[in-house]
Amino acid sequence: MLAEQATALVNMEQLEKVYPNGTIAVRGVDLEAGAGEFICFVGPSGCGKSTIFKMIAGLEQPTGGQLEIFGNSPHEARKQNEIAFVFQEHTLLPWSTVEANVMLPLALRKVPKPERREAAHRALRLVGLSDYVKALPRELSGGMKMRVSIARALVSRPKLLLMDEPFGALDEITRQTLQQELLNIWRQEEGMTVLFITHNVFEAVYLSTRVVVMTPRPGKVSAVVDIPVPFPRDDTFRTSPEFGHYVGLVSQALKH
Ligand SMILES: Nc1ncnc2c1ncn2[C@@H]1O[C@H](COP(=O)(O)OP(=O)(O)OP(=O)(O)O)[C@@H](O)[C@H]1O
Repeated sequence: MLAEQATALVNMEQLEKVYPNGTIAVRGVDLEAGAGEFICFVGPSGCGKSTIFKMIAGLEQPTGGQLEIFGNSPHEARKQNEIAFVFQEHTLLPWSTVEANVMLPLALRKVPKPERREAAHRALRLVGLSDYVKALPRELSGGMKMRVSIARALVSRPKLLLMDEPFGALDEITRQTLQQELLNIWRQEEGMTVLFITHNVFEAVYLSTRVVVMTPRPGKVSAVVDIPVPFPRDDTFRTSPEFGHYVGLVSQALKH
């Protein structure tokens, strides 16, 4: 789905975050994200990408401007289980099985056990880990642990999935495999919006319907690059002149 077909899910207007120590992390950010979009955020270290995500997730409060998720506050959206977060570190409980880790968000909400299990098995099927329900995290590779984290985020069927450099610690082959799997999942979970932070311009172009380029501190949106290339995308896109064209556009925007 392309940007212009979507309806607003996240709306930021003149969003600002000044931390108590006086650091202006984000100032004057305007951005609308539609339902079903896949938007990557790129920008230099410290430009406020994670801060924006934390505000969307309700973990940090904006100090200025507006931030709405489906017309609600982030706090309200979080209560409705509309938002899920995946970090670079997998954050799995080491003593719990894959299944228990994935069921955790539902257990915390006291969802009945059979429902929890069914939802967890569905999410694990989506990430290709149906054979590992009883495994412990230490028995899994880095890529598999990340898949479990993604399954745990998907188990609540969120409308908005926030991913903060999820593949940053993985080798290139695993990273490309997971990019492909993530796109497949996103297309299956119709209407789910993904916001994804990366330092990798190639990854941003491959995944996105739009790439948001940010300036150094205080973070602002300096450019938004549409990637109007239809899905499904595969390795032929990665090696196409079109891909090089969009990588060039984003790289140029990063330098300004
Ligand atoms: N809790 C905090 N208190 C004070 N300053 C903070 C806090 N969290 C982040 N910052 C500062 O806010 C700015 C933006 O940080 P943020 O982590 O959002 O950037 P980022 O773009 O995600 O960086 P990176 O790409 O390195 O992860 C940085 O200067 C950082 O030092």
